[in-house]
Amino acid sequence: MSNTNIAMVGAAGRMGKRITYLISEDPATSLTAAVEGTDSPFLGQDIGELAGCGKLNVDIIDDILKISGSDVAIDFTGAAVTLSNLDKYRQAGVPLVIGSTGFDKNETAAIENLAKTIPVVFAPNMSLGVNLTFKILEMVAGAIGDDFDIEIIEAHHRMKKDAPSGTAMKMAEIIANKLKRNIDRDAVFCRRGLIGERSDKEIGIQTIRGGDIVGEHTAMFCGAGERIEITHKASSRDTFAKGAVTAAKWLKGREAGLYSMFDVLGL
Ligand SMILES: NC(=O)c1ccc[n+]([C@@H]2O[C@H](COP(=O)([O-])OP(=O)(O)OC[C@H]3O[C@@H](n4cnc5c(N)ncnc54)[C@H](O)[C@@H]3O)[C@@H](O)[C@H]2O)c1
Ligand SMILES: O=C(O)C1=N[C@H](C(=O)O)CCC1
Repeated sequence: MSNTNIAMVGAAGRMGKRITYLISEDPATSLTAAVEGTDSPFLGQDIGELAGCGKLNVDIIDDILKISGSDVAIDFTGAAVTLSNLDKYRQAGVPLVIGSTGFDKNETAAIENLAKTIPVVFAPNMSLGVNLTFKILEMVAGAIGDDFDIEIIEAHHRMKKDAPSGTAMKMAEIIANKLKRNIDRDAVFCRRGLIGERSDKEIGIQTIRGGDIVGEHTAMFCGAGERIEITHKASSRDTFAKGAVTAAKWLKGREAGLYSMFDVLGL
């Protein structure tokens, strides 16, 4: 298999460092650029030393257009930064893996638009387990129809900026699509006070933030006399990082278009 040269955007972040580490360990990938924001305290440092895998001779830079020599770029910066760089990604013309979360409908449409020009893998969760869970949820929702109340609970570390998680929103979207519901109308994000009885169609989405929780998601289907709970728990960020590197290798040389982890993993 030919080598995949990867540029990491958001390189000094929690995910950026783990992805850098895994790229350095994979004989089929090389890190060719490490990009951070202009205000990063890590500019000029060797990304390998920062990521704990030893010198890679790739200094952290803030010029995102320097990704243009790479086969693929991976962006784990957060929604606002990813969006602010879409024109530059278009200009660089490099296939792009987007792991950032927290996009609204219009922002998602902007990424879909970018994918008309370059190949993009866009996925709120790159772990195999979560993507299998998405498939299971679709099956369960289809089987139970409207007879069960649906609640989604997600828990993440105290540093996470967006809520609910992109994964929880994707779970809700998959269930809503299967049951012909509408997330804008049927999602309920918090409850307090004299709220009255629950409506049949609502999909509750609740958020917990604390400590160093890597990422946990439970979808509850609550019926009369029984309840199904489908849970995924990530115990290491490497599960997401591994998926991102797999996506980058898969994306190299593809046609322009919008791809998901279902495409990458063949699910
Ligand atoms: N898809 C997945 O599987 C998955 C998994 C984990 C996290 N995430 C998402 O990835 C994103 C990042 O998560 P994190 O925990 O690594 O966050 P983080 O805050 O640790 O990392 C973000 C990095 O981006 C850098 N950055 C800021 N501005 C920049 C710019 N203009 N150019 C380049 N880099 C810039 C920051 O300095 C920081 O180092 C979040 O949206 C999170 O929800 C997705
Ligand atoms: O740590 C994070 O931030 C994570 N974000 C993703 C999300 O919002 O779904 C995936 C899990 C980890």
